[in-house]
Amino acid sequence: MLSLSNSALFPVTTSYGISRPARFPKTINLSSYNQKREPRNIFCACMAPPQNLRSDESFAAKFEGSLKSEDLTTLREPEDDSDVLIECRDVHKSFGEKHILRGVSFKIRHGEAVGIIGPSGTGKSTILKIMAGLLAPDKGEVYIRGQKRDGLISDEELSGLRIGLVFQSAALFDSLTVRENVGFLLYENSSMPEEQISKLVTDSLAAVGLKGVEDRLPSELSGGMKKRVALARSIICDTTKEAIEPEVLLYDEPTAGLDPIASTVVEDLIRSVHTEGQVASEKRGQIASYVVVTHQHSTIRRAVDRLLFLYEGKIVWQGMTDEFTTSTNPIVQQFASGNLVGPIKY
Ligand SMILES: Nc1ncnc2c1ncn2[C@@H]1O[C@H](COP(=O)(O)OP(=O)(O)OP(=O)(O)O)[C@@H](O)[C@H]1O
Repeated sequence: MLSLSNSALFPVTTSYGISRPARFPKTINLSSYNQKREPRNIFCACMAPPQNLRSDESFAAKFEGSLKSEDLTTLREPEDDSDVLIECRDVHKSFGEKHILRGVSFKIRHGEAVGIIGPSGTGKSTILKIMAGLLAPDKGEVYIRGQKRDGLISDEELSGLRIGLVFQSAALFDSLTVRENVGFLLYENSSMPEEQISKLVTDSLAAVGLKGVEDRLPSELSGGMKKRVALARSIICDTTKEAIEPEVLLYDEPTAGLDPIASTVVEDLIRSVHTEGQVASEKRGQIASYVVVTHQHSTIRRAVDRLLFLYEGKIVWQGMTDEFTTSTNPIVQQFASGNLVGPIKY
């Protein structure tokens, strides 16, 4: 019986149209997984390549002039939106009586490394799932490279932007080996020979610093290794496809529960699979942009450039990472210092 470690969902760069596990006939029964999944394909899209990216233009520089003010009402985004990959516009989401998101708006641009921070239960994972198309907003819109997405990601959506969600729990299939977990998408959805997939798996594992673990089961790995396997699974791609779309990876607390050194390893890995600016638009199958939900200061410092602060259902502050600790916004100051006294009540 197939089961997922601590999570109902598989990373969203999977096609969910799986009725039979073609290459795992002996070991897998997907029925428990299929009951939990939502009926959709998570590839999403549109074809136009981003325009006017300049390789000499760092995103920090791009935003610095426009994000000086901490007053969001006067905040100026860059005027040119041709490099916006994902936009959330006035997104609302409630669960029963709980109004979690109350008008969240932001843009993720090509080449960016963005962090979403904020107190527990404020809706950070929820907004990631909405960006990934796993949850639909109650109100408001999500635009994928300028095209409005209606509801959840659907099989009908054209290809053009891959969105991957790396779950906090790693979400590995317990009964599959590391090789089968990392290569799952390719075993299921590609016509590549097994040896070729196996080679790609080994390459992806090497990219995240793992060697010789292909035949192990998830239960034989440490928590940090599981997170790295999940990262390897998120970056593997079908190299036989004609065109490989740029990809945005969404990481939900990738360093939660890791010791400081293991956190550094994962933070550097997140950086290393990311290609910035012009390079990102030219390299096949590389991560163009990523978004990290995190509570860890080290991850904020090491892995992201721009921060969005989510509180009481809205983005209440945004700025470059180095502005986080010097901000005069009382909410940010309290959060950055961990002070019990301040506007954030527990
Ligand atoms: N599917 C759901 N059904 C009901 N309530 C939900 C669901 N998903 C999330 N919630 C609730 O919405 C709120 C926000 O959850 P979410 O996981 O997005 O917060 P978060 O900011 O990521 O929290 P944390 O930092 O603790 O991980 C929580 O109160 C949670 O219980």
